[in-house]
Amino acid sequence: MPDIVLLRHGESTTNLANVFTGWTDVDLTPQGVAEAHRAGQLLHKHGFRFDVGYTSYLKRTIKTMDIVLEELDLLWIPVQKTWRLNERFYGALQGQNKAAAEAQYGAGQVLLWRRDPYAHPPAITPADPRYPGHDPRYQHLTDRELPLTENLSETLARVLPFWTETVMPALRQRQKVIVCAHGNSLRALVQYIDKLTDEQVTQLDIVTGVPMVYQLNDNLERVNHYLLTE
Ligand SMILES: O=C(O)[C@H](O)COP(=O)(O)O
Repeated sequence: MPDIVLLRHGESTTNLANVFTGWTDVDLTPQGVAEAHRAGQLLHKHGFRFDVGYTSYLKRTIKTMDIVLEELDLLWIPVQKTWRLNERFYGALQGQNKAAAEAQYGAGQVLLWRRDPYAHPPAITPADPRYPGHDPRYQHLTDRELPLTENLSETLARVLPFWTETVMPALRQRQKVIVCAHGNSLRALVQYIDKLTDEQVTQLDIVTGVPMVYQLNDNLERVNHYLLTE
């Protein structure tokens, strides 16, 4: 039975500062580094091994993955990076303090932007320095793929091809897989794997640095899942 571990990166500097992050490439805090070590130590203690890892293009997942694999003495395994696992693109909210946004727009509106699967945060334009088209790492994306804003259902739509075309084939080959991604790219993935309704995904929050273990059947449907906390 294939298992997969999903892991949100450790705490980032903008998580700590309560700032909308999205595709902003921020580092881990010392606490985030400690969370990543703890995740790796727990996986080691419970005998987890991996054949392949997947991260986003953002350093908070790449560094978390490195620390976890170091704890497992598995730094040598292949780790594939993909923009498709990036955090949800938060549009013009990126860089804004979440409490300041609540003061400006109202807490109800900000909650909708953060948790409603269909609410679009205010968009940027391609002239904005935050537009990913200015960043060399996204040069291979088409204009349609480069986001100006994203709701959760659009995040799921761009995560899903990576899941079906890359992760599912690896699982079918009995490879042991670890994915390190973000609060919202993982919410989207969990909605798909767990077949959550829109209402259920609205309630879903994924904490930093705690491995989520998914046990799947041969059809890659979830039979069990749990958080590895001790
Ligand atoms: O991009 C962000 O700000 C965080 O990674 C997730 O934020 P949220 O919990 O506000 O969606």
